[in-house]
Amino acid sequence: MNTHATSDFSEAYIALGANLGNREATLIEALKSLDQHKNIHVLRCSGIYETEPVGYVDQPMFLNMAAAISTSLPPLELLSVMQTIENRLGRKRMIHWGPRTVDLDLLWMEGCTMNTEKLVLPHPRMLERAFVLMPLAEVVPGSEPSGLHTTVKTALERLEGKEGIQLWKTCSWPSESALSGN
Ligand SMILES: Nc1ncnc2c1ncn2[C@@H]1O[C@H](COP(=O)(O)OP(=O)(O)OP(=O)(O)O)[C@@H](O)[C@H]1O
Ligand SMILES: Nc1nc2c(c(=O)[nH]1)N=C(CO)CN2
Repeated sequence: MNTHATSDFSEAYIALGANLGNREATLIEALKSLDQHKNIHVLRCSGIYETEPVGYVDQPMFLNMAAAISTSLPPLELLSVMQTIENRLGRKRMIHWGPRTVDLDLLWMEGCTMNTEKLVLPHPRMLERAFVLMPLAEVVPGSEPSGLHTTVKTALERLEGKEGIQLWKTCSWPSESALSGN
């Protein structure tokens, strides 16, 4: 895991989810694959949370986490790398919001908003999802990057006021050695 971004790299935030197979091993594999890409550095990882399925509820519990990365890739190329990793790890798209071996969502990239068929940034549903916001709060820096029109902390407090949040933190994460394979 790299700890420094260089100037032509910008910071981006990714939500990871898995509810089929060896969920934790798949999340680690996805992070390793991101970090091994020459234009992506994994900067920080949240803990892993076990979460009730949201949306389509008749499916297994998820593990969710978030990561801060730095990347020199433009947004659509980053999305394409993420989708290649999802496919390699066995993601099949069968049911909308249904079970998946791994899901990588691009939440937002510093200084970048866009609204195209392939990619919407910031992610349009991120502020409604405790399974995204709680891990994300662990990896955003104190001075949060712009573009969200709210802070992650405020969005999470708003959500907590609306509904009881069912999340269980299962472990604090991935040590560098988990990513490097040592
Ligand atoms: N910010 C984004 N991150 C990831 N995919 C996005 C984003 N914005 C748009 N998309 C598009 O959404 C499509 C569907 O993505 P995916 O199958 O991962 O959705 P999902 O995870 O089931 O649902 P949700 O988008 O609500 O999280 C992708 O093919 C991608 O082109
Ligand atoms: N708990 C939980 N529920 C979900 C998740 C997820 O990652 N975690 N992802 C979904 C589609 O992106 C739909 N529902």
